[in-house]
Amino acid sequence: MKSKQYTLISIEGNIGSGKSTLLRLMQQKYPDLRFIAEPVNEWQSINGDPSLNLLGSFYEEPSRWAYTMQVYAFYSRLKHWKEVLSDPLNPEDRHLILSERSIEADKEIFAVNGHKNGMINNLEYALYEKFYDWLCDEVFGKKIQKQMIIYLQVDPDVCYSRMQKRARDEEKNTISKEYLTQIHNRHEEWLLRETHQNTSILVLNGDKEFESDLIQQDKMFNTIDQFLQELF
Ligand SMILES: Nc1ncnc2c1ncn2[C@@H]1O[C@H](COP(=O)(O)OP(=O)(O)OP(=O)(O)O)[C@@H](O)[C@H]1O
Repeated sequence: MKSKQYTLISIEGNIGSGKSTLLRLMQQKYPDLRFIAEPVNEWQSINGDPSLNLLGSFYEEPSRWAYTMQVYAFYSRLKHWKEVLSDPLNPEDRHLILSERSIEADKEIFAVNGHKNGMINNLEYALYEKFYDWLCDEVFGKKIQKQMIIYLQVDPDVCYSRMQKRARDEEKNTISKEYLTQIHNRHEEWLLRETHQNTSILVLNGDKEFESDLIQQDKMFNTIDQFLQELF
């Protein structure tokens, strides 16, 4: 029997670019997609214990915790993907999955940036790549037909002020503009300069506030509709 194949759509972008807001709006607009949210709360309290806050530890002492953060982020994302890809109750027509960030982004953005900046050393990075490649193949194998990426491109200064406004405890005094610029540059390199197979990329400018500005939202959704039209 031919195994089921999926199209993965992910929303990528800097910290504070507005991915969660866009995901929520897309959930309302395209109810037939399956959704995978980002498991941030799992990183803030391991086993539900807020004293075991990996995200907070990572931002307080990046070099000590960057590798551990990658291992756990990868594990927690992969666990959700595995549940969705092997869900027997998922009817055949729900083969379109929309997620906030992809597993690939974990590696291409955070692991590569951490390695480049010396927060993850060569030994740690080599180990990470080993289990990353093997486990991705185990879980995704030939199940992915196509990938579509919506890149919410936002100026790092705008991300910084949105992040300050939202004031997530772990981030507010620890994430610098410099870190946001590094993360921005990694997105630009990965999504605009590197080559991608079997992947379509839509670049969506998200500098203007779009949650409460309905005209801006309409403009964005016209572009997204066109990008996704081959799927419906
Ligand atoms: N693989 C990872 N390694 C290190 N930190 C990560 C990783 N993935 C996500 N994070 C951190 O987790 C937090 C939430 O991530 P993310 O940017 O994806 O969501 P967000 O800030 O809520 O986005 P938005 O504001 O666009 O909705 C951020 O502090 C981000 O840096």
